[in-house]
Order: sequence, then C-alpha cells, then structure tokens
Amino acid sequence: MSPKKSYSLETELVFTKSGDQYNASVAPLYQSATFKQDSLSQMGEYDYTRSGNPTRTHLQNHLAKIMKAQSAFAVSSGMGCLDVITRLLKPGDEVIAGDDLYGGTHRLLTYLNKKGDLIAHHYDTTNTELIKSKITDKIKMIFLESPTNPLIKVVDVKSITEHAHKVNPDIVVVFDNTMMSPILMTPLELGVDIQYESATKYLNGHHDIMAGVIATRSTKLAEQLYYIINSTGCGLSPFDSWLLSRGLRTLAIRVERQQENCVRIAKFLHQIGFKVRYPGLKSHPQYELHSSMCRGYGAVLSFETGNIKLSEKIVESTDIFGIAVSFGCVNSLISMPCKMSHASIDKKTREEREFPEDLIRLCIGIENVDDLIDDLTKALLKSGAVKINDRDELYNAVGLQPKL
Ligand SMILES: Cc1ncc(COP(=O)(O)O)c(C=O)c1O
Ligand SMILES: N[C@@H](CCSC[C@H](N)C(=O)O)C(=O)O
Repeated sequence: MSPKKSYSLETELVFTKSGDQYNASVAPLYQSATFKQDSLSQMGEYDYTRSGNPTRTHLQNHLAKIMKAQSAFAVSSGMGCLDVITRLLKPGDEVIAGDDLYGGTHRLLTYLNKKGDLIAHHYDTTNTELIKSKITDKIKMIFLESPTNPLIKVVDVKSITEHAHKVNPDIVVVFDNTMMSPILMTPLELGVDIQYESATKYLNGHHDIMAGVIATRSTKLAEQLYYIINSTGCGLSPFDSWLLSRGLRTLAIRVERQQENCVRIAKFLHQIGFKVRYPGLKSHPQYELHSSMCRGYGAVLSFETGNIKLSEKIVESTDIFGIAVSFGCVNSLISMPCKMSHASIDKKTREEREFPEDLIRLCIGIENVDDLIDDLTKALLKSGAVKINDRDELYNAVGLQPKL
C-alpha cells in the first residue's frame, strides 16, 4: 500500500474522514457516557467516556495530524493541559519557566512551588544564553511560550530545546502554542517534547467552549499523559469535542483574516506614535527570530499609552471591540492585562518583570478592518489620547483614506 498522502495544512484542516458506518460527512456526536459490551470476553474499543469516546478520538486524530504529532489529547481547558503536564513531575523536581508566561500559568506554577510539588526558576527566556547557562542535570522540565501573552516576547525555541536535550535527553521541553496556533507554528518540529495550547482561543475560534490540547511525538510521554487524563477525568466532553472539530475546520481562513486586520491596526497605532508590541512589525526587536520560527504573526498586539487612566478611557470608549479577556475569536476584544487576564500575577512581581500597568491588549477578529480602525480612532479621540481635532485630520496625518 502506498503511504498515506498528506496535504497542505489548509486542506488537512478541512479534509477529514468521518469513519462513520453511514458515511456521514461530519463525524457524528457520541453523546454517551457508557458503551455496552458484546460479552464479558469480547469487550469493544470504548467502555466509558472518561477513558475514551469516538467523538474525542476523531478530534484527537485530526489534531495530531495538524500538529505533526504522534498523539494528541483534548482536555477541558488550557490550564487543564498544564495541570496534566505538571503531574508528570515528581515532588521537588526543578523546572525552568519563563518570567513572562500567561498569568494563569504563573499562578499554577507558583501554587505548585509553594506546596513543594516543584521548584520553579523563572528567567527571561528571551535571553537565550542565560537560559542555556541555567540548564543543568537537575532540571526536569522547561516551560516556554512564544510570543508571550501579552508582552509579545519571542523565545528561541529551537536553540534552547537543542541545548536542553544535549545537557540531558530526558529534560521535557514544554511549549505553550496558544498565541500562534498550529497554522502559524509547529513547535514539535522545532524539537519540543510536549506542545499544548488553549483551544478556547484560535483552535475553536468562537468563544463558545473551553478546551485544551496536548500533543507529543513520544510514545512514552503519550502513555503517561493518557494515564493522567483518564485518572483525573479531564478529557474533553463529547459535545465540546464535536464543537472543537467544527471550529477547527475554519482555523486557516480565520487566522489569515484576523492577522491581515491585525497587521493594519498595528501599523496604524505605530504610525500614530504608540509603543506597539507585535511580532509582525519590523520594529519588533525579535522580528527576524519570530519570522524564522513561524508562518505568520497572529492577531494579538499590545500597546502602551504612558498613562493608566488614559488607557482605561480608551478601553471604555470602543464600541466594536468588546471589553473581555481571551483572544483568537472571530470578534475583536480590548483589555488591560494588569486588571484582567494577568491580574493573577501580583503587583510586585509585575513591577519586577517590567509589566506596564497602562498596557492595552487588542485581540483582533474578522470584522471589516476599516470599521475596527474607525472604532479605535473614535476611542483615541474621545479619550484625548491623540491631540488632533477629528478623524479626518488623524487619518490624514497617518496617510489613511477615511471610510465614507
Ligand atoms: C497563553 C495561554 N496559555 C494558556 C491559557 C489557559 O487556557 P484556558 O483559559 O483555556 O484554560 C491561556 C488563557 O487562558 C493563555 O493565554
Ligand atoms: N479570570 C481568569 C482570567 C482569564 S485570562 C484568559 C486568557 N488567557 C487571556 O489572556 O485573556 C483567570 O483568573 O484565570
């Protein structure tokens, strides 16, 4: 038999075989907790949905293909992924973690650290040489995220991973790919051992479920991960698995449009004079590194205004941009990470890590980009963030054609 043909990612996202007995074009939803057995001696593939469910299996097989993994597991949230992964460690194991990981990741690692379940060393993971110098035999796991949420710091994943495996082939390098999604980045191909992401974001794309995905190429790690997922009962429910399968099919086209909009908005804010953090801007200090690892820039940017009150006014003056946490959805969102998504990092730690309190994060959706720019312009004018009389004057200053 000839080897199974594989297509480009865009095609693989849409082209799945349901394997259904009636050849349904969409894999059916098996909304059942239990599965009857033919006899005590002839047990079927499934017995209980916590252990396995055909709808979840269909999703997981599809995800494994897209993430270039050997195995993928769908669980109840992105944080659920981290909970499962950290259970691979033994009490007191030492780990290295970025100093700018997502707030919830920082919270869970800090909690486990306080309990003595692990010893976490936090470093600036953009400093590749520093990280390399800290990797010793004692380190069991390394947690990376790139670009980071919301400071958009870029990590040299390949170089750190290669070095870690040279020091000790058993070090497990864990990578959070939520900000890029598999359409823009394939961390397993850069050598990481476990990739996970919050499927609540781009993978599903509609903000109607919470989900997380863990992927690996290692049979040994896959067996351990499955054991923990089955034991703790955090496998994704059949209905959420079905919804995630549906969302996944439009990932490429959603991200393409979101990113196109985001590039326009990042340039607009940059031209006005804000300090914009976005890996798609040539002004980003790690533009080249990011481009060497990824197939795009994503749709999350952050910018500073220099004044907390001013940032609050801008956030509260938009109309289309909803004030909400999360990202990767079809609709655009605006937030202040220090008050919202990253409030779980205490103020002192935020200060130590130079986390700007006035930072505004924009998560761009698939709306008409001119409408989005108009909405932001209205908020910038209303809040007094730009000292210009009206929209036409502002557009003129940055060379934009006003939408009639
Ligand atoms: C980068 C990143 N990783 C992980 C998570 C956790 O995902 P979830 O909210 O699905 O638990 C989030 C957001 O919540 C995130 O932004
Ligand atoms: N209240 C929540 C905040 C979730 S933040 C969600 C997302 N990762 C983002 O960055 O917006 C919590 O305490 O976890």
